[in-house]
Amino acid sequence: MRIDIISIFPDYFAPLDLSLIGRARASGLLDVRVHDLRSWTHDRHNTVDDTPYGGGPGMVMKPEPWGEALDEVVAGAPARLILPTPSGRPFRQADAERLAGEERLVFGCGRYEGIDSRVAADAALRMPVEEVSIGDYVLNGGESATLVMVEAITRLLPGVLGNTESAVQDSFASGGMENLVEGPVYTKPVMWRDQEVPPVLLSGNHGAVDRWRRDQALRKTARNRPDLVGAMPEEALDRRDREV
Ligand SMILES: Nc1cc(-c2ccc3cc[nH]c3c2)n[nH]1
Repeated sequence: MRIDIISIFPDYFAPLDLSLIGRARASGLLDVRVHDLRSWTHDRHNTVDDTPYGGGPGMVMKPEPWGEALDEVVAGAPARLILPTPSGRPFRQADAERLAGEERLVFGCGRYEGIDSRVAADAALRMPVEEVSIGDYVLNGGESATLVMVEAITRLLPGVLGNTESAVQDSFASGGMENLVEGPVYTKPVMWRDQEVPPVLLSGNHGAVDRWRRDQALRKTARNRPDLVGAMPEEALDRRDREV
């Protein structure tokens, strides 16, 4: 997969040189290119913003630099443009899985009050464009959202996660754990600050461990994400949970 990121703060993406994504880039598994939008300005001040038509606070990102940047970066190849915005469609795990199947993604990071709306409309003449929100809170720009989405997407690519890291992904896919949040996890020592690891986890009884983990995940989901419990199919709850 090739990912292009266009931003006025390219240094924001230094974290993509680290850890699993950094390793995937170094191995050639993943091709991530970060571009400074100001490379496509032609004035002395490298201007990327101007006042909003119709008045109102703040500034809007000018369309010209974006148009030239997208023309050059995409260069006619099949690519999907992702524009983080508070007004976008919610980004979910299903979107990460869908986008992990794409050959090329381009992330356009807005700042100020956003990007002139004609940029998305013009790009949509040549490629799929998705306006996406990572949550109902307002950031100062699209960079953090892009980091979040790039991590959520690229960790799903074959070979990016090592064997030890993939366990978390599997626990959500296996044995009736769909739609549940992760329950508690423990490692050595067995006693720490007067807290003991739940004995069932030391029992060697894998059936009992699986049942305990599912019960803990159900409880944590019901406590922290009641919205998910409602969506859970009846058969996912055992008789005891139905009586609660
Ligand atoms: N989910 C979410 C996205 C954003 C976002 C995205 C782009 C820009 C550009 C200027 N402010 C922005 C905020 N906030 N929250």
